[in-house]
Amino acid sequence: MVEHNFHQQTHSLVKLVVLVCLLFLSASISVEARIRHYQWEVKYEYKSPDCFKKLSISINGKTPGPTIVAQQGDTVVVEVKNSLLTENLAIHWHGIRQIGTPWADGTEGVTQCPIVPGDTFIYKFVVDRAGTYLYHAHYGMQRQAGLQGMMRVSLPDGVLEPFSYDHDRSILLTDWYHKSTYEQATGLASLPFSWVGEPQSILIHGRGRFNCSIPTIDPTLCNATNPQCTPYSMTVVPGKTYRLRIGSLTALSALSFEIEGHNMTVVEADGHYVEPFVVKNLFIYSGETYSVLIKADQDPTRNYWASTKVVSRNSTTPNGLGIFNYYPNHPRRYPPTVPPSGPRWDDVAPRMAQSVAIKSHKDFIHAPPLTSDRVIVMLNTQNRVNGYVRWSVNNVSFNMPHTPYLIALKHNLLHAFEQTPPPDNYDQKNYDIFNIAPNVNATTSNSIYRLKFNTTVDIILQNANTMNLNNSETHPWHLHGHDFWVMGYGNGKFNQSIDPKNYNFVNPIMKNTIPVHPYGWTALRFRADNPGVWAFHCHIESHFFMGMGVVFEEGIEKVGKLPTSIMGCGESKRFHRP
Ligand SMILES: O=C1O[C@H]([C@@H](O)CO)C(O)=C1O
Repeated sequence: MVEHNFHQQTHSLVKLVVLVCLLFLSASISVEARIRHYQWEVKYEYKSPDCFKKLSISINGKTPGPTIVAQQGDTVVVEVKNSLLTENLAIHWHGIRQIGTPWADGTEGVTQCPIVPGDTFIYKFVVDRAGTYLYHAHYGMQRQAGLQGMMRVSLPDGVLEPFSYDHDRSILLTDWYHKSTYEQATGLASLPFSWVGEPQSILIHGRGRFNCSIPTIDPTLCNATNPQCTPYSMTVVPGKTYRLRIGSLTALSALSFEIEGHNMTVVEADGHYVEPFVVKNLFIYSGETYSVLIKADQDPTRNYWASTKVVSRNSTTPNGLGIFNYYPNHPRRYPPTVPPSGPRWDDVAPRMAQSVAIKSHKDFIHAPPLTSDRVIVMLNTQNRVNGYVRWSVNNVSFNMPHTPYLIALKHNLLHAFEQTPPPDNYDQKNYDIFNIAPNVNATTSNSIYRLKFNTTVDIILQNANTMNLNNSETHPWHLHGHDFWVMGYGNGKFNQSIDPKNYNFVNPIMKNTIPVHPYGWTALRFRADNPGVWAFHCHIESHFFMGMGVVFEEGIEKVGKLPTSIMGCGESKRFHRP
């Protein structure tokens, strides 16, 4: 009996030692960050994503490009070979804060020189927070030629999401033009001005459907039976719950996305957990990501439409359609119903209501600082500069310098851009945001906002009337290098003595992209605590091209030694030693 007991005791001791060892081993494995290595070749190829043949930029033959899959804390290394023959390149990792690696942000003119044809550039950065992110070209209007994709960062082993689901899927929404980026950019920068117009198609993860039977369309360019334009189809098993990660990288369009007959529960926005709320349709603006939960709980004998519609513009673009396929129905069998028509394009109220509804999940609240050190009010206007149509912030229209700011500032090349700082405000007393300005003229500048390191900054985005009567547009603003707290939204003109009293200090969501609604304002707060130089701009491709952006510098003296690989253009030529 005693002997038996002794044996039992040693046995449990051995078991305990083994268990401790295993625990130790698994802990050391889970904290050991991995390197996720990607090799990409970027080139032009003919593609027919909406059945119409067009030159597109692909990554390893694909557009959208491959989804980057990593785990929180991993280091992502992307070796990008520019095989575009005669075109420069830069790729931005949208939503990744680049803490300690500001030179890897991929913003041409701000954080790096472009990658010239034939060169390979290595992006190396840490993905420090789980969530849904994007990547895309950040050079001229190159993004809309197809160089875009998604990133999915999972939680560390053993950490659970505050919601559950059976399967995880990602889709990217884009809009698609048949004209080349160069024709568009030239039109925007010409006298007379030639606007890009509405896109020809909306693509759901790279698939759309243009009507090839329009008589003016060259039948050799448009082929309705091309397999590249078979509709996007997502197969679901009846009864299961799906986490659908939805990103938008439209060039112009604000979208409403819905799945016929199914509700969606919003659970994540730009990498932050949302206090869950249910929608029938999700409004999504360029540069935003969301996760929604969808339960396949409808009649399983048929398929359903996934439909996406342009809102906020009186668009001629047909709704983008995909198929929500209940297994085992055929994934390409059309649903027996008419696709949902979606919300009215000109109804701002439900869009504002959704923006206001997005709050931080109650268990993941990051409290914002109670006060700010600086308030920058940014009036968004459409203007003229020497007759050219432009967009401006406080009547200053942004021009990209020839020498990237990060290099110019770090190496004290202060003559490389204008030194008079842009204004922190506009003439609030006299400016009528509801009408066309009596004097629409603006000036151009490449000057930047220099923020005191470790201070709290408020940005008030103030919308206004464009140069067209009774017209104010939606602008999705994206901040590089940070997440900001969304303090509040409002209609009309922001009032500094009243509106801050209604800021949300309880559960504001943090985001990196946010809409400013027509004739409205949006208030953000962020900490200037990430040493580097960061763009903040309208994510509409043509609007940023036309000057709708600013640049912030903070803690430049804390930035480590810059890699020479980002240099080689403008004043930085002298530092470039290959
Ligand atoms: O920048 C823009 O120009 C056009 C239009 O205002 C031109 O008249 C438009 O809709 C924009 O967003």
